[in-house]
Amino acid sequence: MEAGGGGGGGGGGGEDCCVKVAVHIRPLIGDEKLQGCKDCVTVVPGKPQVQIGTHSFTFDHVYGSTGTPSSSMFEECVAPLVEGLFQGYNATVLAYGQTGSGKTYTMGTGYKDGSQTGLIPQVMNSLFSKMEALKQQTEFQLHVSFIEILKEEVQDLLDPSSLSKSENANGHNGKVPAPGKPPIQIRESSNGVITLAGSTEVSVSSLKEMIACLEQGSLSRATGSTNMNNQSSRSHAIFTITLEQMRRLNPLIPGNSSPESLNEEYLCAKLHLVDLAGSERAKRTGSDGLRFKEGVHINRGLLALGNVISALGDEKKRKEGVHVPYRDSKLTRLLQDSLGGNSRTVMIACISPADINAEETLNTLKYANRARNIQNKPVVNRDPMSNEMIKMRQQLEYLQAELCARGGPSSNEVQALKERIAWLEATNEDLCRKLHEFRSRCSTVEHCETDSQDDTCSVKSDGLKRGLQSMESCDFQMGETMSTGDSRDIDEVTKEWEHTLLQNSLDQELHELNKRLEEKESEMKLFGGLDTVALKQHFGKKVMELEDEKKTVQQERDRLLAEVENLAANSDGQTQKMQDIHAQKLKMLEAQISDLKKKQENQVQLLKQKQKSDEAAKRLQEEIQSIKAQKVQLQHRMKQEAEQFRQWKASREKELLQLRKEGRRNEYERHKLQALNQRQKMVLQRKTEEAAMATKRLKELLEARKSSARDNSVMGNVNGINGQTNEKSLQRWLDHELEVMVNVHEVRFEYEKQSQVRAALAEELSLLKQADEFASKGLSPPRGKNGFARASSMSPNARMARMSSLESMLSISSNSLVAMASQLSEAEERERGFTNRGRWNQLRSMGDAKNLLQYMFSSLADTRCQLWERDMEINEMKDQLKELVGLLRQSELRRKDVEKELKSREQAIAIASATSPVSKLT
Ligand SMILES: Nc1ncnc2c1ncn2[C@@H]1O[C@H](COP(=O)(O)OP(=O)(O)OP(=O)(O)O)[C@@H](O)[C@H]1O
Repeated sequence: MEAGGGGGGGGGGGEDCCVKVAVHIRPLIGDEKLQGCKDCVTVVPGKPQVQIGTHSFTFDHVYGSTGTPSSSMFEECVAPLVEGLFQGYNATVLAYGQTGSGKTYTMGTGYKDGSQTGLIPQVMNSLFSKMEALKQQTEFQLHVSFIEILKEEVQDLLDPSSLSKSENANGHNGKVPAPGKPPIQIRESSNGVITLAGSTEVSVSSLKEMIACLEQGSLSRATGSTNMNNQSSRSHAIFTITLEQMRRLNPLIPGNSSPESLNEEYLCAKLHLVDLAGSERAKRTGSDGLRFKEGVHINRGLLALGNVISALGDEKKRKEGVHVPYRDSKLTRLLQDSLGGNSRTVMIACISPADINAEETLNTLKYANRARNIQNKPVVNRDPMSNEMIKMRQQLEYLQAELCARGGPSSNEVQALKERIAWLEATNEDLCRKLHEFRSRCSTVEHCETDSQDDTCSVKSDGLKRGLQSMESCDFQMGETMSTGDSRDIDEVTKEWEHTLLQNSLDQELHELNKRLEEKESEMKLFGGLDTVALKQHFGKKVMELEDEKKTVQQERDRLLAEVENLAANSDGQTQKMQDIHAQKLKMLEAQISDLKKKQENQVQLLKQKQKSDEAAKRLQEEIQSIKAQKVQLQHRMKQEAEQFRQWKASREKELLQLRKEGRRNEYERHKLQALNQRQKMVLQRKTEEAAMATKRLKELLEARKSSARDNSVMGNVNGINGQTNEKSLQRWLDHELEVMVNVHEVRFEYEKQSQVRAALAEELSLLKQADEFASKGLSPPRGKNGFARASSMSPNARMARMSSLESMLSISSNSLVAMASQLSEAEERERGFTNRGRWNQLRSMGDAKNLLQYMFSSLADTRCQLWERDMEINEMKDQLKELVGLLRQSELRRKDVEKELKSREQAIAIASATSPVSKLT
């Protein structure tokens, strides 16, 4: 953990106070997103701590990227400085960081069109509202100056006589000093105060006027476009607000008749608002010519600032009273008071969270961390007269206190004080109780929060797991085409199943109908077996016959009755006999008649039944007819259904054919993509492994160098005792140094390669995302965009899979970049250490130097010889290659000749066989 030790607070008159350091992390910006950069900086929740790779830093504040919101920066960091200004303390706010990291944005030095973002506009607002509140007892005067340091020249941004051009002769927007105007000079007064001679100080009396100065100066500032920032500041800009105040003091002694000036206090304090130019690497900013030269100056100024910070931030050096190189640059000279001097200083380290900037971000954080150890001694800036006044007033207060003490308080006063103490104690008790309650409530809330955080953690770890599985999941997504196919199959099977079910139920219905029909028909047959008409006739005849018979019998009976009556009238014995015979006959006839009646009734009954059965038969017939009609309908329906199914099946097969075709295409696409992913993954893996190896080697070398540096310092003491050993260890040291150099070069080379690979991956990802967006909105892709057609022609699943694979490759690449950046930053820091200490401190004598020079000479000669040999080998190989190419060409020509000859022979044979007599015969 690289936590700084500083962090002291406010600071009073002459007290030490550490430089406060805040980190401002800006979000990823357009270009970085386009390059597929990942966020490599994390803020520890609830702590002013940032982590990048394996490094961790603690500061006074961290803003942005889910740390404290940037909007709190003014209140927390700068408002106390503005407050201090009214108490007479100088202050400095310094924005530091790599080019494009957001310094101008943070400070608001690019003020345009009344925008309120940035610290300077907020400082102005707060300053004027405070002045308004104090205007009764204080008289204020405000001055502003705005200068820039461009290529080690101080330029006045508020000078009305200098020429402002949109694009001046220097190739950037900025000011050109009026010809003949003496340059601005930095001066140091006898009491060590740094002033600028010749710069414009504008007296301002309103917010509007001050804003106008900021705007005017911002427009005049030198800016230019680089690969890393469209509007890069090419200079260090310092906007200074000087606040002079004359406070009217209340006369302390009644009847004071001292002159007016003795009742006034004069304070003067300055607030420097510094927007530094950003550190840059020429290769990355793409600067050449003028921009490159500017970059060199910028870096030189920043290097000097870094050295000052190192000298002041290193406790050991500070205690040793090491020289602080303020005079190495104009920037450090101007900031002398702000760093280690009479000022309250806040440094805002601006960083980009993009992995591509990891090396620069690490360097910035290391600087900022060191700056936390710088101790300033802010004092109230009064004029000597005011100082004297304060002393006198202090004395007066002391005397009054003493007088009071000697006289002692009155008993009334004691009573009043006792009452007050009692009241205060009661209030205190009350407050303690409330505090206790509040604490217990807080702990409950905290408990709940921890629980919810645990949940979040588990969600996060789920997210992590998902991330880890993403590589496999893309293969799974590839397989999604299959699962879509499966769902189609399920549809088809369902449809077929439904169709079969319907057919079965219809069949069943038909079967039922047939069965019923059969039953009815067989029933019908029963009816049909009897000749109903004949039966009817037979029964009719029978009834008639019975009727006739009945009639005959009745006639016989009537005749007999008539005979009996006659006989009765002629009643004799004979007749009696005859009568009895007739009565008997009559009885018989009566019995015969009743029998016949019965028979007739039976016949009628039978006839009725017959009618009933006729009706039943009719009904049956009707039923049969209806069943038959139903059967026809059913058959028709079955036919229709079968036809529909057949049609559906045909279209389905057609569709299937199409799908199979598409499936084959998708399968082909899938294979192609899988192969591409695999190939790219392998390339990336190889590159990452190479990079990791180079990084590991560099780390080992740097660590070894640390220990060898210690050995060397020990060795320095034994120098001369054993000259031979010293010579050898110096040679080893030199070899080691060279190896480190080569290794740094190798890591940087790998870094560049990795960045290029990453940029290509990111470009493809961005194209795919755009194509996906177009597809999801149902829009046709724009024409003529490179690679867009291919991205759009991919199936959504393939696109998703490819995107996921690219994302995972990007994150592998990002990790590798951050790891390399970390070692490169270490190497650079050490290199910077050499610039301070000197690389050749190891050499203690002329003899050592000569020996080492000799060794270097022979190493160089060896290397050159080896190079020469390699060149020769390469040349030989080139010659051999040329020969081989020549041979290849010859053999190619020969092959073509042979092919030609073969063709002409074949033609000749064909002609010959066509014209031969045998062929004619056949
Ligand atoms: N906190 C932020 N939020 C959103 N955008 C930001 C933020 N900080 C910076 N930017 C954007 O980043 C880009 C670079 O910012 P800026 O010009 O302030 O960088 P700089 O550090 O001053 O660069 P240079 O050193 O090259 O002048 C600008 O487009 C700016 O709008």
